[in-house]
Formats: sequence, C-alpha cells, structure tokens
Amino acid sequence: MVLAQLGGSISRAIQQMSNATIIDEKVLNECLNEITRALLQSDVQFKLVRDMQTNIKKIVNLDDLAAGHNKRKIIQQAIFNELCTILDPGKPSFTPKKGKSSVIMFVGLQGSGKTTTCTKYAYYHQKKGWKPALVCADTFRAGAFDQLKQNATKAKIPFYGSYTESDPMRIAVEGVERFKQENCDLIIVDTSGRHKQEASLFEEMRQVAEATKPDLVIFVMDSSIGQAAFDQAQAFKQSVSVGAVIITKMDGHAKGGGALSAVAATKSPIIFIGTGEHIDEFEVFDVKPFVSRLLGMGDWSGFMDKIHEVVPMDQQPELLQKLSEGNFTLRIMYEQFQNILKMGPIGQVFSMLPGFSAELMPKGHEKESQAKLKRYMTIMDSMTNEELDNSNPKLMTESRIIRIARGSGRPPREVMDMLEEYKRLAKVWSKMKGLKIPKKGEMSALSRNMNAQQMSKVLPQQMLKQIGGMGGLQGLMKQMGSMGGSAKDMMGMFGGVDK
Ligand SMILES: Nc1nc2c(ncn2[C@@H]2O[C@H](COP(=O)(O)OP(=O)(O)OP(=O)(O)O)[C@@H](O)[C@H]2O)c(=O)[nH]1
Repeated sequence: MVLAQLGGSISRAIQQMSNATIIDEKVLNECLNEITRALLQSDVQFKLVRDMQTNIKKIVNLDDLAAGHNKRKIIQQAIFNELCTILDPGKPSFTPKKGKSSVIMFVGLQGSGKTTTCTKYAYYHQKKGWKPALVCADTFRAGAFDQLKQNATKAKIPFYGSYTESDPMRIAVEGVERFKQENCDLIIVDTSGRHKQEASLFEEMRQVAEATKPDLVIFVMDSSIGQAAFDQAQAFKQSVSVGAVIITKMDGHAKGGGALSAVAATKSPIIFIGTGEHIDEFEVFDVKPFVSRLLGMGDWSGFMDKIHEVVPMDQQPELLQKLSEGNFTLRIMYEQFQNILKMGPIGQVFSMLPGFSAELMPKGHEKESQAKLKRYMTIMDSMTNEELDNSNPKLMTESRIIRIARGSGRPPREVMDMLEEYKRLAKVWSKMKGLKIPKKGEMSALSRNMNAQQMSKVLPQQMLKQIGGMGGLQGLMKQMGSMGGSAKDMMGMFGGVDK
C-alpha cells in the first residue's frame, strides 16, 4: 500500500465512523481496527500499531464524541498527533554549520540508494551556498567509485576515492583530511553496503566511524523494504551512532510505513526523503506537514511556500489578490498550469494543495499528468475570453462544449473532464476567499506568534465553525501548544479539512 492509499484508507475509516449517529465504544473500535489494518498493510511495525491504537483510545474521550461535537476532527486530531509522535523522536539531529568542516557518514544496505543520496545531499547543500565534497569509502563493490565519481562530476562536486586501494578506512581518512585542508564545510563519506557477512559490514562501518569521527551518521533506508525496516534500522543503530535517517524511493510503489519503524528503531529523526532517481528529487522532511498530507488534510504552509516558488514574482500579488477574493477562473487555472509545467515536478505541487492527495497526480506518472495538463490547455486555447474569465460553471452550455471540442480537436468528454477538474480546483481554492495572504517569509513568523484571535481571522469562517468557533479554537491551540505545536502546524492541519 503506497502512502497516499494509506492516507485515503485512514480518512475513509474516520469518515465512516463520523457518519454513525451515535459513537460508542464499538463504533470507535471498528474505526480503529480499520486504521490498524491500513497501517499494517503499509508495513508499519506491529508493535507500533498496537501502541498507537492503545494511545488513541486513551486520548479520545467517548463523551467528547457525543452529538454536537465534531467527531471527525477529534479522531483525526488524535491520529494526527499519534503519527507525529511516532515520527518525531523528540530531539533534532546534529545540524552542520556553513563555513565549519563537518564530516557526515552515510550508512545503509546495498541498493538502499545510499550513493545516490550522498550526491543528492551534497547537491542540495551546494545549491544553498555550501562547499560539499564526496569521499567514496566503498571498496567492496567494484563500480561504487565510478558511480560516485560520475554523479559528483555531473553535479560539479569535488570527490575522492581510489580504484586500487582496498582499505576503506585509509581512503576515508585521506579523503576527509584532504577536504578539510581545502576548507570544504560538508565532507560526505559514502560507505559500503554489501559484505559477504553482515558482521564484517558492521565491523567495517565501526572502523570507518572510529577513524573519521563523523559529526553525524545518516542511515539511508529504502522505503519499500517492508516489515524488515525496524530490525534493519536497529541493527545499524547498534553498530554506529546513527543520528538521522533518510528514507529513499518514497515515489512509486513504496510502502512508506517502514519510515515510521526506522524512526522508532533509531530514535533519530528523518531529515530528508528521496522522491525519485534524479539529483533534485530530494525533499526536506518535516513531520507535521508530512502527516497532514498523508491524511489528505493538505499542507497549507507548504502550499503557500510553493506558490511563492512556482508563480513568477510579478504575478504573485495579482494571483494572491484574486484568490483572496475567491475568484478562481479558468484563466487562472490556465496560467497556473503554465507555471507548473515550467517548474515541475508537478506531483509535489499538487499533493500540497489542500484537499488534493498524491493519488490525483501520482508521482512516477508525471509524464502522463503533464500531457494531461497540456491537453487541457489546448482545450482552453479554443475558449473565448468571456469563458476564460468567468467563474460561473453554468456558462458552459452543451453547445459551447461542442464548439470548444471541435475547435481544439479534442473529444467533448475531455472538455467536460477538464471542466470537472476546474470545478474541483475552484472548490478547494475558494476556501482561500477572505484569507489574509502573508508575504514570502512572513508565514512562519506570523503563524508561530499568532494567538487564537488572530488565527480566527485568518481561518476561513466555515472551518472556524467546524472546530467550534473561538472556544473550540482556543482549546485546540492550547492542546497543540502543550505538545509543542505552533499555530503554523495548525494551519497545516486545517488546510482543506472540510473537503
Ligand atoms: N525511484 C527512486 N530511485 C532511487 C531513489 N534513490 C535511489 N534510487 C535508485 O536506487 C538504485 C540504487 O541506488 P544506489 O545509490 O546505487 O544504491 P546504494 O545503496 O548506494 O548501493 P551500494 O553502493 O551498492 O551500497 C539506483 O538505481 C538509484 O537510481 C529514490 O528516491 N527514488
């Protein structure tokens, strides 16, 4: 089960439960059993799932589920909190400092995507002005040095390794020394992931760590390894002091549940996720927006950042103004498709839209999604200005649809599909009506310091009503605050809840 499906199953279970007139223990249990099944199918470790179920039962007070309260919200929040607790070990990982040499050692089994991830990590930081360097201490796999060299050359990152030296410690120490002298601030050591015997792999890792004294050991794990995740992560943690985790292959058919197990086993945070084979398919991992997206709740703050990233600067004020007026026209959709096609990767942008899940624009099917957007744009090219600037769906009569279909050479069915897509987008975006849109960079500071009064002004009225008005909001904020959450996290949670 891929993560998007897991989110879908959980949301469905909650929806089913909240449809019941009376929520008693039996109904709640059925809902939790459904969620448990979905989590197990996603390869989350059995013990974690069982603990989670017990905790939710403890948190959710049946009396609160009585008529009049928003049951869906209460359960959804309990699940949200539990998933966040599992994914957040409570202590941040070592953060390297620009301008000061840090040694970062990568460990993980062969095929986990370790070598690729080393380069992605270096490239990510290089783009942000760091001076990274790569050291290949994998002397076991014949092609390892070539692979790293190739990746590093493409990304213009200095590298060190040897075709002849067979002692990984020696290479690691020499590489680290050389790059320290060259004032590189991020020295990344790639280690071997394969050995005839597992014991010798762990011994080698220990020796390389001993010799290079890394500031941070990053454990790289393939998200699709399933139930083995917990044991594998624990075995690494027992050999070297793993301080952070990177989960790879979160795109495609990954059963991401292993990610939760890896955090539990290493008690270390996930810092990045790999979302494709390309060097820039690499995302910073943030627990709350991730869980929010997982549960199909939308990631409002991420979405705002994305707007700032995707939409050209000169178009931003105009777009945000139109959105806040609740005026989402086909022309806006056309312009956004244009921006998205220029920018890519579209899956990421769409999965951040409140109310949309990754299922709609699945990763790994980007070519198809892009082709679809282009077809929709061809259709819109055959529309009149009146049609493009109108937000009343009734305008699109049958005769207009047939004319547009003829003009664009696309079947009428597709014109209707495009209009359906527009309606869906317009519905989601209409929630931004009346919303105060902060400028770039203001979002986090603003929401971090917001009190309930200010927050109530920013939230769409409908949502505010759902959480029980000002009183409900204050209670919720207090609860979040006691768990270390901020208003920003709540914004992430609220985006698109009332689909
Ligand atoms: N789809 C996808 N593929 C990935 C991702 N990360 C790595 N890969 C692919 O996974 C395969 C294995 O990656 P490597 O980097 O060679 O694996 P490794 O763990 O370094 O293997 P060893 O060097 O033998 O230890 C390659 O084909 C990568 O392109 C990811 O996030 N998504």
